[in-house]
Amino acid sequence: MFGDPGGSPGARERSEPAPGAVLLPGWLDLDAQRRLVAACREWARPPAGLHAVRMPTGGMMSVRMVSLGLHWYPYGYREVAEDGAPVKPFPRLLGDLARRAVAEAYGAALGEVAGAASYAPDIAIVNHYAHGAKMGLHQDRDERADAPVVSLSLGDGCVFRLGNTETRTRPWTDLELRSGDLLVFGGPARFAYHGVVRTLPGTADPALGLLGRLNITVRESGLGA
Ligand SMILES: O=C(O)CCC(=O)C(=O)O
Ligand SMILES: [Fe+2]
Repeated sequence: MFGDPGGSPGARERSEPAPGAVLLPGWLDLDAQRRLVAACREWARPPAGLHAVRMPTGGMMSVRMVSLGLHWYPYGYREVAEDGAPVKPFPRLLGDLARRAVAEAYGAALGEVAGAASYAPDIAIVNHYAHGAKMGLHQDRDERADAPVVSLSLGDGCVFRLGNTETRTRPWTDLELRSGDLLVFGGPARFAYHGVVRTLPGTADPALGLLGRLNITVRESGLGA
């Protein structure tokens, strides 16, 4: 843990912003964050590296991304990346980390959350948000499984909007996600609309050596990859 001293009035504690969604602030210590940033730099390299994404409507997403395990495109998964190269494998270490994340997030309730006890993640999407990048409200529904999504944030903070499962409109809850935070959304929150309203430039610990924000989501594809 770093940042707010534990127990102070402003300390950030575990919260459940919606049923099935669990936020564990500062879940990754600075060393673990550094290791993940270094890994993201490797994953970002070509071939099958960090790339811009064109939406079917013709516009470009403002984030750049790299997929592991299977390549995400709007709206599906395939084995070949944007440049025609095979997608990079899903690293076992990320799977172990995500299984631990789900176990710690749900604790004794693990057995009550769809796909949590048998969590078998096989894909990850790494998003890089440069200054000004954001992500509109969407559901993660290109997977064929209802197992939880594990989200890890690195670098600059952001305002993350967690909505409802029915519509793109209110009610929603705006959360601040900071470097090292873990957000797990499963069970009744698995198909909630969510997005990144804005990043908070300059809020990252300079010791991380990262410009902008990285987000890693680990998922179970259900596609038998
Ligand atoms: O950057 C984030 O915190 C969310 C990313 C996201 O929703 C996604 O990759 O589907
Ligand atoms: Fe998403």
